[in-house]
Amino acid sequence: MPERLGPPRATPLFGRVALIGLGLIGSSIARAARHLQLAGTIVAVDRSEETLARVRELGIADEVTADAAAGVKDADLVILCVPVGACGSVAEAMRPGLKPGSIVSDVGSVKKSVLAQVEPHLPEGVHFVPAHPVAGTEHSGPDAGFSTLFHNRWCILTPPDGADEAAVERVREFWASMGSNVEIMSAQHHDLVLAITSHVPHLIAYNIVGTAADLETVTQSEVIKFSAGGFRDFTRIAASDPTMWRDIFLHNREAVLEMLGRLNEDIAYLARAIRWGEGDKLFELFTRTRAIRRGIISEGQDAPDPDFGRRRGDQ
Ligand SMILES: NC(=O)c1ccc[n+]([C@@H]2O[C@H](COP(=O)([O-])OP(=O)(O)OC[C@H]3O[C@@H](n4cnc5c(N)ncnc54)[C@H](O)[C@@H]3O)[C@@H](O)[C@H]2O)c1
Ligand SMILES: O=C(O)C(=O)C[C@]1(C(=O)O)C=C[C@@H](O)C=C1
Repeated sequence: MPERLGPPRATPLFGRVALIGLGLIGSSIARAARHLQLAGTIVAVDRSEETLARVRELGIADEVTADAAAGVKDADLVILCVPVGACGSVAEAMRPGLKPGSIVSDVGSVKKSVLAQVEPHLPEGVHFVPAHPVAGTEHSGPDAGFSTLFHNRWCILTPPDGADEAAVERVREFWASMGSNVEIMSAQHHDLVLAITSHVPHLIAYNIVGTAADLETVTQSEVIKFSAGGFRDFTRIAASDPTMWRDIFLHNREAVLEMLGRLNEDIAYLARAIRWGEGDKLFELFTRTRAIRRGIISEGQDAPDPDFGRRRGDQ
């Protein structure tokens, strides 16, 4: 299906953009930035030679390198698109190449830990504006990316106290140009909210698929056979990248454990209602949750806007 994107900008937002990690998110940014001409030059940095070779074949970047310091040289914007557990070592490796006055950002699903890992490695005069596009799929790697991934999705910025306002504004504009609705909040608040809306749901999916597969009476083939129902949605989520999700849970430990505690209490409440035949309690909850789902759909939060770009005034 052709990607519907708006006409390119007359002048790019950034002269040189270095993307570190060209998987689902990095390659989607590369594609979108290229289509919309948000960057004069796109540099792809990845430690995997296989990924770099694929980026060359796909033609989604202007330059490729495995050397982080060389890749960020002269870049105006650097975006870390690696698993959250790798952000500290990548920041350390790229440090010698960073240009004074440049902006460093990231796309990590956890914000407090990324801030703590990256900030100590940034030289004076380099601005850090962390970001999290709340958009993704269960797929990974450079072939999984697509330029419309961020349309009509939230992108949360978590600038640290005292962050350079002009740098925050430029990162906001970058994401807005890719179709995202940008919101700003603290890293602490982000991690708490995302723990319940994204991280715990993934843990539940990993758990339920694992449990079903382990059950003696439910063989692997039956899991597949009956997966056309609600279980199938869980299997999609449970197919998400193991490295990425291991890192998310290890780096958002406190918030996830807090939300899991609450979840355990609520599950105990439901178990009790089932045991004692308290149908009104079940009915009340299921009615409330149905309204929430319908509200999300009516606000159009569950699908990208297919007309994105046509109505934008940035031609
Ligand atoms: N997948 C999603 O749905 C999603 C959504 C929003 C944000 N995120 C965040 O985006 C980041 C990337 O996720 P993704 O789905 O694009 O992952 P991915 O597995 O598709 O890609 C990650 C890339 O990073 C590279 N990489 C790993 N360690 C590296 C290192 N030390 N130096 C250089 N390159 C390295 C890998 O080779 C790979 O190409 C993660 O922090 C994740 O939390 C993911
Ligand atoms: O739709 C999916 O596959 C996702 O899991 C995307 C999702 C999410 O939980 O919403 C996953 C992690 C990211 O940090 C952001 C988006």
